Amino acid sequence: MDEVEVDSADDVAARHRWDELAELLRDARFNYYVRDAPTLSDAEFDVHMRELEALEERFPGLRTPDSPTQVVGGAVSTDFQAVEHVERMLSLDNVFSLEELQAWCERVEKELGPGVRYLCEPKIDGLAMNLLYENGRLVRGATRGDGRVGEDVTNNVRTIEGVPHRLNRLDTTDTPFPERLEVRGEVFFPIEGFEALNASLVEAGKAPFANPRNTAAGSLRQKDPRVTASRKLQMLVHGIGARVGFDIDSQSHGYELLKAWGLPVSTTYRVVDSIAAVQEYVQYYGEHRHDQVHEIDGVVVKVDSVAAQRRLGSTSRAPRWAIAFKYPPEEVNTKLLDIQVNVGRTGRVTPFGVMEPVVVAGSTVGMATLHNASEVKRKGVLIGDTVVLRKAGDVIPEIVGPVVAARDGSEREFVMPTDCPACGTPLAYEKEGDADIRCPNARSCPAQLRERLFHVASRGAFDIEAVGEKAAVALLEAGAVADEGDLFTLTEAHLLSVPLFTNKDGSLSANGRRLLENLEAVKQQPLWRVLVALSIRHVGPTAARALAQAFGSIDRIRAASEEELAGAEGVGPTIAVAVKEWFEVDWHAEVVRKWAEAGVRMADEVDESTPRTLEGLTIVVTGSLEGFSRDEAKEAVLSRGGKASGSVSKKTSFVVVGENAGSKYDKAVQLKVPVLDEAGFRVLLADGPDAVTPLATPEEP
Ligand SMILES: NC(=O)c1ccc[n+]([C@@H]2O[C@H](COP(=O)([O-])OP(=O)(O)OC[C@H]3O[C@@H](n4cnc5c(N)ncnc54)[C@H](O)[C@@H]3O)[C@@H](O)[C@H]2O)c1
Ligand SMILES: [Zn+2]
Repeated sequence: MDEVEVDSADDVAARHRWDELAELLRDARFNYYVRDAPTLSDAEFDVHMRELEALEERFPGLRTPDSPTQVVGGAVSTDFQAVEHVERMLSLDNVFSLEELQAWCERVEKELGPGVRYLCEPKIDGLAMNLLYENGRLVRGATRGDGRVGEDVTNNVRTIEGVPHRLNRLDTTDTPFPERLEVRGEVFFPIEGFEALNASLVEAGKAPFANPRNTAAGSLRQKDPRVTASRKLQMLVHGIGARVGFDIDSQSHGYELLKAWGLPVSTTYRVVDSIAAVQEYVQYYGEHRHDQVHEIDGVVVKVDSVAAQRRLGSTSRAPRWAIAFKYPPEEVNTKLLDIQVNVGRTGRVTPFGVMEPVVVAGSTVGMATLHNASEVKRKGVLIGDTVVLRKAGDVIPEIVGPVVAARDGSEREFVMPTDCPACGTPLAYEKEGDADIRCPNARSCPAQLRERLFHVASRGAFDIEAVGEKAAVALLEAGAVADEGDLFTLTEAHLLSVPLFTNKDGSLSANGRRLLENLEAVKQQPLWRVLVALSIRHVGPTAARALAQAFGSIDRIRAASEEELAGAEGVGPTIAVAVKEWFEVDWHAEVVRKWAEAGVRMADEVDESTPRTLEGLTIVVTGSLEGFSRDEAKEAVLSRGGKASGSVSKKTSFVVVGENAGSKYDKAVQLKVPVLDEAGFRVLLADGPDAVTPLATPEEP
């Protein structure tokens, strides 16, 4: 009998999965590089690529030379002339953790020996570009394509501000004028212009771009250079390909030359000489990812010495002397299952997206606000769309836009309801031209009632610990309170009718007792908290403090004229009108009367004993202090005549930094605003600005 080779079931399954992944990745690359309209998020793409790599690691026979893991991704559209690069353009290998980065550095040092110098720079999330200069003249600009052949976009590149058409001639003898020079860099769309451009595209009935990277690619790869010229693209260069008539001995030396020739070199690269310093750089830019003019998706680490680069060499896809550290993805794709509406505390009806839950920037997200009906239109999202969901750092998640290419025709447009979903009252715009539509049934719309009651108890208002969302609903449902006016007259007898606050035997639960104690205690809260609790439009904590500071009591605020209100420090006309209008509504006045009658303190006692040490100063507190909560620190500043601000500017007198201070500290250093620690803050409060010694602040790295 002939011997036949029989593949094991494992091999067959692996082969099958390989085919699937390879096709998926090739399609994704086509949509990303050629159509500038990705169907996968970068995160999904990277996950699939990693799976393919792992599969080929286990079944090396699958690793063919044309595997997506072995080639530089990209292709050439027939819309452009194909051109061959003089020297190949490569991609970069990736690492996703500091441990993997360390392992990479250790491999490099094992091969090169000690004393390796690393050049670190942000990884710009743009599109790779190759500029060819001959005798100092820009003769060609080409996209990366598959690394050998790219697309000729010379006329478009010429419209990018900052890309020189001619190089500066240097008058040094040791670096002659280059006969031939290939410069590699990244074309990007500055974040600022991105949203404005998308808005205008939607207005013109066109599909918006998913992110600044695709905006840059789409803007550059235009058939008409005038369109490219109208888009404010920028470029930064980060490498040299072919070089004739000069040489360099290190990457950083190359950057100095490029800069001298007039090319746009980034100012943020650093050459460091230890793995620890590389990791520090990576961490720094992880924290400052959003302070750049362009998006960054990681940090690129390169061995600086050109001789060492040559020793390490390259694979078919990427150099061995460089690595890209990738930050966790902030954009993922998910399915928009529905758009529902929410009725807020002031009756505002806001649509929000309900999505298939996904993890982004470290947390699971299943909902995101869409603000109002025109915002839904502006974003161009349909129910059933695959959408790009973005969550950057601590910022609330945002639906960026639809993946138009993923539509199958079953998607439908969102229609804003005409009646309140909570009480059935017809919705209305309060004034012509308002963006927000509202439920006018303010007093008894169950949704508004619930939100208001919850707000009264919230940390920014009375801070009633025992009342959260659940308790607010329970009190209303049991009829223990008709509205927030009844809150402070609640008694044990009332609570016994609320299942949430009773034990099995019908007696008052510990929670119920705590609620009664809380209510008693918070009656002494300062006036500004009472004002916040009243849900007056535009009166948040800042305005409430200003009103309390200027007038001292509810009675005086109610009696003040619109001009008097508007003239008070930190108040202004919008708030003045809102306050006047608020007090004119009968049931509002009733809430105030009931609270006052129940013993809520409606005036601040002026404490003459506090010294006015901070008169005329503006203080920013950032990070957490040991001896002060956020509010206490603010109170301490205000009660001494100072201004407490949330953002650092040249007008800031002092920035007080606590534990985990972030970008405000950096801003202070940058603007040379004096910085104090907690001890310095105490001295400032007690003895004023002349008594303190600011901390010495470092230069930016
Ligand atoms: N969403 C999708 O469907 C899809 C499809 C294909 C690719 N992608 C994305 O693109 C990545 C793969 O693309 P790639 O092969 O271009 O690799 P890459 O983007 O991970 O890295 C290589 C590129 O980084 C650029 N770069 C930016 N700053 C640099 C710097 N300072 N120094 C050197 N190079 C710098 C260079 O142009 C280089 O070509 C994927 O990881 C994914 O994020 C997404
Ligand atoms: Zn309603």
